[in-house]
Amino acid sequence: MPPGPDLTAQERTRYARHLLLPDLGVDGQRRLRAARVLVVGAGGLGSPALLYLAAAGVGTIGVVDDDVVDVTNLQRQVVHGVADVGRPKTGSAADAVHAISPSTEVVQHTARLDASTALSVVADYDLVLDGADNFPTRYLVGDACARLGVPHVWGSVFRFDGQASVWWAGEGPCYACVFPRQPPPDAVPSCAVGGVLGAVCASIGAVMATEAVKLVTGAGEPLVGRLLVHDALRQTWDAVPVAADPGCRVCGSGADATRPLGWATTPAVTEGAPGAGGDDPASVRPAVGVEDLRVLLEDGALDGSRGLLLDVREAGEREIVTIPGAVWLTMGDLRAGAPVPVPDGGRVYVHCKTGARSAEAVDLLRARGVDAVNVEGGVLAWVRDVDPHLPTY
Ligand SMILES: Nc1ncnc2c1ncn2[C@@H]1O[C@H](COP(=O)(O)OP(=O)(O)OP(=O)(O)O)[C@@H](O)[C@H]1O
Repeated sequence: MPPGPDLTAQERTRYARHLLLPDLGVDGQRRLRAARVLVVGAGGLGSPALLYLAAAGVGTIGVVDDDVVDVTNLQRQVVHGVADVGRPKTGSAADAVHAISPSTEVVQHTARLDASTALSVVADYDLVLDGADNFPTRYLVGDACARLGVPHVWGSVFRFDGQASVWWAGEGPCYACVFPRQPPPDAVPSCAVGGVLGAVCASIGAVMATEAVKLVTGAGEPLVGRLLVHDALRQTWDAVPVAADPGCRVCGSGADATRPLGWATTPAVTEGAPGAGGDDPASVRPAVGVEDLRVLLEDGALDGSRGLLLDVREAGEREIVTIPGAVWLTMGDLRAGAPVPVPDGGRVYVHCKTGARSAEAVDLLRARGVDAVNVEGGVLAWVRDVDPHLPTY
């Protein structure tokens, strides 16, 4: 990336501690000011990355996010504050960047990044920091970066664990070389279900910002061909070597640029993947809404003698909020074949957080011959529609 014009006297003062770095210096600072960096997701990882990119003097920062700030974000998404709750995250993030670096141009992409937009958005930037929280977006960003030859600085967090790498087709592996198949929806628990320590987001987000600065300035060796694995409980950092796959469907001989972005890695094109064919259980799965559930509970129909309300969430989720009267068995218990105390001829109503895991539980139970029904929208719908005074998450 070429350096821009010389630094002003004010800039020399402001970035003095950078200019003292032999690997960065005036030339590196000029490159940072000329750089265009895209941050996907102004969330847990994007927040610390944005703050350090702004403080480092990156000239243009693009921010992609289609969400608004929620009160549950504030535990880790440090570009947003209490006054930002309900605001679009892009606007809140832009204000935070400008508070640190008024001269940084912030381009707000307040929309969902999808297969129709990813290439044109990414093409405007020198590199991408991917702080998305979902697999379709990671594969989409990975595919767009690989097609454009743009470095893909990636991070991921869950509970006390984090990972980071720089995927860069042509220089080393792309994301799909190392993780060739997108897991089926809901196969991997998210932070919204399993939780995450806010400071772990800061650790991994700071690694991502460091890699961005290194890539822009040419300092050091980028985290290409290495997967950084962090365990905050043991406070360990390990770098695992990873290699490009010559047959990769995204950047290798298996690539097909005529296909839509992300196509090559979606579960639907994975041989033998769930959902690749056969009956759709969703079309035959019985369900009730939370209002009907409220009536059933008030009538005493779910007291265990005629019917049952089953909560299949994890222990930590129950610590936050429960629907009164629910019996608890986790998905892990159910998958392991744990018995459900269903009364003879009775029916089991199953709920989780939003209705996705309970749908799988209903399918498992019905395969065992149990008369099971899904509670649509889960406990979040219960809080929203039945008892808004309860906590949510
Ligand atoms: N395809 C996408 N387009 C735009 N924004 C995206 C896309 N995918 C993810 N994001 C954004 O990335 C951010 C990821 O942040 P984070 O991992 O902290 O999760 P969250 O969705 O904010 O919180 P939670 O899942 O706990 O409710 C979110 O703000 C989300 O809106």
